[in-house]
Amino acid sequence: MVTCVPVAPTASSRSDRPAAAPASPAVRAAGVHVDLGGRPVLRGVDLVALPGEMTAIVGPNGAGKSTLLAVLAGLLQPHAGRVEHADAASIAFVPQRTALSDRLPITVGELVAMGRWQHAGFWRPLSRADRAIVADALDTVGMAPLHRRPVAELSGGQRQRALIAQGLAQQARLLLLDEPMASLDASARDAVADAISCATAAGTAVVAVTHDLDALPPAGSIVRLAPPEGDH
Ligand SMILES: Nc1ncnc2c1ncn2[C@@H]1O[C@H](COP(=O)(O)OP(=O)(O)OP(=O)(O)O)[C@@H](O)[C@H]1O
Repeated sequence: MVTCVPVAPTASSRSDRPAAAPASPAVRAAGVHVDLGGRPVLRGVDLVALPGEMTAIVGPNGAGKSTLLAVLAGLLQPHAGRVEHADAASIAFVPQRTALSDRLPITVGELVAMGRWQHAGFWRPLSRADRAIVADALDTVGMAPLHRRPVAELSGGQRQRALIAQGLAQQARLLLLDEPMASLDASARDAVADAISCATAAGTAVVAVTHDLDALPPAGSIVRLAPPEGDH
């Protein structure tokens, strides 16, 4: 049984729109260039992520997928090109699980609750509504039974699911996922695929980096990045 997290503050306003009104992109990137370590990584990349759709970013190792996600998150400024957000304050960025420190002295529930900080205020007690959103997010990825477990004691797949739950709990208009299916077993993959479907159904624009398009719900659009120079 899938519990859909009620994501996206845009959901109700979307239904009020005239049917013909085109959805404006949650993020639009045009002609993005990024150099790292003196080498060109992204060369003229375009991407449009619409509310209610999943956009997939694919390409071989080193093609610049995570770099593009960091640009869309506003964590990295492109050297050329434009990135425009509908709401730069409503972006949830879910990195790969390896970004989670082993020394973080918090539980899974606390990690996911951090996803509500922007709404509740740093270190303030969460409201009942915020706690319900956190519980829903934990439930959606099947991590509710582990909510008291220290993050440092999680397996790789459990870490990935906890980070995804934190991203869902933010209820952002734009949800950025870096290889969300990495390290997940079949049932966890199904749960995460359902969570992505729930998010898009609620009007969220999801952008996911992946090596495995088949494991994800159908993408509304696919951005294919070329192999890095010298790897052709
Ligand atoms: N901080 C950095 N300094 C220099 N080069 C970097 C830096 N970060 C990434 N790169 C290089 O940029 C290129 C793109 O890296 P990126 O992590 O975006 O690729 P990716 O497509 O996500 O790869 P993978 O599929 O292996 O995760 C790689 O060649 C990488 O070595």
